[in-house]
Formats: sequence, C-alpha cells, structure tokens
Amino acid sequence: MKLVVSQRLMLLRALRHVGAQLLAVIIALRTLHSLVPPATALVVSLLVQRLAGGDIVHGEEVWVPLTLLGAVILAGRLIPELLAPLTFLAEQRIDGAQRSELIRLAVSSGTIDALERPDVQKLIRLARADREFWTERSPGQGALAQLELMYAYFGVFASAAVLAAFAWWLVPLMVVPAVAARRVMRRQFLEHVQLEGGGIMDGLRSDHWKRLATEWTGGKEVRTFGLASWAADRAEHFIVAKFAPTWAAAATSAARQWKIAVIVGPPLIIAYALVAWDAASGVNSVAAATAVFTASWSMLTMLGFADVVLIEGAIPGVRALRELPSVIGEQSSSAASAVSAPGDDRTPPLIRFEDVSFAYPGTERLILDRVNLEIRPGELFAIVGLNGAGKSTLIKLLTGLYRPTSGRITADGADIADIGLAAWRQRLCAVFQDFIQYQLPAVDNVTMGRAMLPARTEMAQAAADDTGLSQIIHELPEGWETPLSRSRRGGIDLSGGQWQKVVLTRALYALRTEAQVAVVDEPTAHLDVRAEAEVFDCLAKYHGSRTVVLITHRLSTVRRADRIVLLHDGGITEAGTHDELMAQAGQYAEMFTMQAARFERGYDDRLEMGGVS
Ligand SMILES: Nc1ncnc2c1ncn2[C@@H]1O[C@H](COP(=O)(O)OP(=O)(O)OP(=O)(O)O)[C@@H](O)[C@H]1O
Repeated sequence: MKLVVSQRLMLLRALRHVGAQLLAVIIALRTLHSLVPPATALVVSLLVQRLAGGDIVHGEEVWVPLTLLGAVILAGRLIPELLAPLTFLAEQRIDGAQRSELIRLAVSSGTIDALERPDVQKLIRLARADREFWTERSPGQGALAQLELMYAYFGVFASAAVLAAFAWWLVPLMVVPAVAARRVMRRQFLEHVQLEGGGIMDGLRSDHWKRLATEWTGGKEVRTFGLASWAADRAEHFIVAKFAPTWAAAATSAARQWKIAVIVGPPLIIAYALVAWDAASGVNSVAAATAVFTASWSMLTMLGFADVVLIEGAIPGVRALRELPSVIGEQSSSAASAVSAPGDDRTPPLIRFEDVSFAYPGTERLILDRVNLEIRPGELFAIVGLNGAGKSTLIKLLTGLYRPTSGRITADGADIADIGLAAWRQRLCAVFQDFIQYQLPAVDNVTMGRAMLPARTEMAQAAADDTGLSQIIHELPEGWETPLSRSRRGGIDLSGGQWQKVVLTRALYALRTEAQVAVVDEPTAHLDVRAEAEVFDCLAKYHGSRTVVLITHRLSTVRRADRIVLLHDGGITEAGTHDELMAQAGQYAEMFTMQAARFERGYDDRLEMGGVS
C-alpha cells in the first residue's frame, strides 16, 4: 500500500513540469467534468418527476430541467473536447522534461562504466519515455491519468451521494464490485508489465539488428557481406523472444475476463431489479429509479480501467528515472565537486600510475595488473603492444572514463579522482580510436575540442595548417562551414583518413588553447605513410611545452618518442627510448625489426598479432 501511494505521488509530482497556468485550467475543467454525472442523475430525475407529476401541455413544468439537461449534456460533450489538446500539451511537457532529465543524467556520469551495464541500459530504455510495448505509457500520460483518477473518485463520491439520497445500500452494492473489478484488472495488467519488462533486453538486441539493416553505416556491410536476410532473421528472432511471453499472457488474460463479468454483473442486476421493483410497486418514484440508474452507471464507468493502463504503464519509466541517479549520478558528484586542478599555469603535470590494476566492471580478468608508470611533463610518450594488450584501457583510465580497480593515478601528486574529473579533463584532450564523426560543420568538429570555451577560428586554422587539414577544408564547398555529413543539406562525407585529420586537428586546437596533455590513440591508422610522418612531426612540435601520450601500432612512428613503454600481459615489460629498447633486444626490438623488414619488402609496417606472413 505504501508503495502504491509513493508511486502515485511520484506521478503527481511530475505535474510540476506542466506549468502553473495550464495546470490550473486543466484542474478547473476536470472539476467541472467530474460534476457532470451526478448532475445528469439529478437533472434526469427532476425531469422524470416533472413529467410524471405535472401538466406539461405548455411545457412550463419542464423547461427548467430540460434546459439544465441540455447544459449538462453540452458540458459533458464540450469539456473533454477542450481537455484533449490541453492534456496532450501537458503530457508533452512532462515527457519532454523526463527526456531532458534522462539525457542530463546520462551525461552527468563522469565515467562510462555504469553505461555499459545491462541493468543500467534497461533503466535507460524504460526511462526514455518512448512506448514500445502496449502496456507502456509515457510519464505524462501517467501523471495526467493520476490527476484524472482523483477526479474520478471525486465524481464517485458525488454519485454515491445521489445514490445514498435514494437508498444508502446501493452505495456499497455499486462501489464494492467496481473497486474489486479494478483490483483484478490492475493485477492482470501488472503481470503484463512484469512480463514485458523481462523482454526489454531482447528488445535492445532486436534494435541492434534492425539498425544494422536500416541505417546507412551498417547497411554497407550488411549488403556487401550478404547479411541482409540474416540480419532480418536476427531482428525477428529477438522481437519474437521479446513479445512471445506477452502474447501467451494476453490470450490467458482475455480468457479470464469472465471474472470481471462475475464481479460486476450480478450486483448490478440485483440493484437494478430491486430499484425497478420499488418503482413499479410505488415504494420509490420512477424519478428516483432513473436517478439511481444514471448515478450507478456513471459510477461504474468512472471507476473504469483506462486509467489503470495509463498509470501502471507509466510507473516503470518514472521509477527508472528515479533509480538512475543512484547508479549513474553517483560518480557525477566527484565531477561536480571538482576542485581547481593544480598547475593552472598550463605547465603539464607529472602523471603517475601507482600500482594500478583494472578489470572491466562485471568481469574478473585483470587487463592491467599493478602497473607503475610515470609520464613526465612535456614528453612525447609512446605506448605500444600487441592487439588486446590493454593500451586503450590504460588511456581510458588516464582520461578518467573508468576508475582503477586498485591503485591510483596522480597528477603532480594529487589523485585525479580528488582533482575532480571535470577539472582533470580540462587539462586533457583525447583522440580515441573509435572517434565520433559529428554531423556538424567542419569548424565545429574542430573547435569542440574545447567545447567549454568560445570557439577561436584562428586557432582552428593554425591547428589545421599543422595537420594538413587546411588543404581539405579549402576544397570543401563552403570551407569551414561545410557540414561533414551528406545527410545534412550541403554536407559532404570525408574519407577515413580525412576524418582522422579532423580529429587530430581537434586535439591540436585543444593543445593550442588550454590543454596540457594530449592523449592520442592510434592517430595514423587510416593515414598513408607520408601523412603519418607529418602527424608525428606536428605532435613533436609540442615537445617540451605539452605532454603527448601516443598509442600506435606503427613502430616507425614512435622511434622518435622520448620514451616508449611496451604493454604485455597486463603489465609494462619494457620501457626506455627507442635505442635503449633496441639494445635490450627484447620484444620491442623483435617487433621493430619485423616491421622494418616488412616495410622494406613493401608491406605495411603495422604491428600485428601472429607476426610476418
Ligand atoms: N568495455 C569492455 N568490457 C570488457 N572488456 C573489455 C572492454 N573493452 C576492452 N576489453 C578487453 O580489454 C582488453 C584490452 O583491450 P584494449 O582495447 O585496451 O586493448 P588494446 O591494447 O588497445 O588493443 P588494440 O591494439 O587492438 O586496440 C581486451 O582483451 C578486451 O577484450
């Protein structure tokens, strides 16, 4: 009971997003509308009384009840018409607020580990306010239905008063079955909600396959690999898995509707029969009987079922949004409470990994196992290793996207967790392997490297000159203003290598404006050898004044780095300059020699698992 009350209050609280004026108008109209049924009962009864008792030749006896009846009928018809668009607007405001809140919550998390968890994804899916199952309703629909329900009860009391005036025993005879029927229907509906909640993960999987089949990016591979029907089958498989339990339950609950008929039917028949009998035998007037019939019928209708679907269907989404802060927002506090980072003079900090171990959330395997590492201010620091060695993971820890399972990462002696993620990231810029191609003008794609500062186009131009992006921009139809997506009007698509130059320019722009450390994961994967050498040259320009942490498989790129570490089996197995590592004649030297030989033979020089072919 406590739970039900708190859930209902939760829905009512959502009404604050409607706005005072609109809410006041809706409340006023609802109040009027809830008075329509008892008013109808009274007016009809009055009319019947006049018809039965008076001389109606000139209609003088009945014009008042007839006018009143007309007014009541008109109000009953007109008010819902007025309420419909206002209610829709109110619902949209609540749903919009819920969606904004969800987005705010999702991005408020400083780290990304929570977003990877299936339970969190399920909560996000529920809180999205987008209906998929027939049981689902939006928070706005739920909140407005809850308001309506309160008026329904108000209307029930008014109708009960009319009934009680004629025969008090009719009140329990009507109310008890109506309430019981609602309980049965609510229970059945909740079973459906629960069943459908179980299908959410299958739904998310089916989304994945649907997207691959229907979106442009996935569409390329699906077609060239001949996966079209397979992708469609996978999507269908998960859709069936998602809905099968509810289809089965729908058949069962349809068969169980007789319960409702048994609960409501007999008391209604008994009540009507008794009232009709009294009227026929002269104990009560026909007018009284009419009032009883009208009031009892409107009472049953008011305690209908529609609001149950709306209310119960909306609660999971609203509840999910309330649960999310505890799983997502938990870490945002550290970002929010960010203290000013040390070294605001733009001197890069001394970064240390102190006994850092890390396993991805929900897994046991240590990807990094007691790693100790020092990245000195202003150095060009390279991390190399075979595929899956943990290089990108190390970068994710350095950028605070995950927290170490044990150990700590410090900047000038302060734990980056204590510095605060927001303050720490202000000092960083990062280029990830799987960077996002924003569907925005070229200039925005670069200046978003420091989105928190006003855009500085002269800096963007200087960074673009460094990376060679200027040449590409020059050839774009609208230069810097050209949207980098064909799906935007006047937009164009760039090649993989061109995009890589865009994101590198973004990093250099950040270094030029405020960042002290650039973290660059595989910046040359799509670049040809000449472009790759240029990239290294432009990163090397920042040597001394900015720190650059570089991950690459191309060992020819890193040989000029100040220091190189080799990551293997969760730990750092070799560290030093290129010459020192070559002198050690260890794994680095072996890999470098292998790549150099390949390069001489005309192969690409990328480091690959399995060695030379
Ligand atoms: N989100 C994740 N959840 C669980 N395991 C992960 C996750 N991301 C990566 N891993 C695992 O962590 C290990 C290291 O991955 P990482 O991406 O850090 O390697 P890498 O050295 O950057 O590889 P590559 O050179 O191929 O980019 C891999 O075994 C991978 O399966």
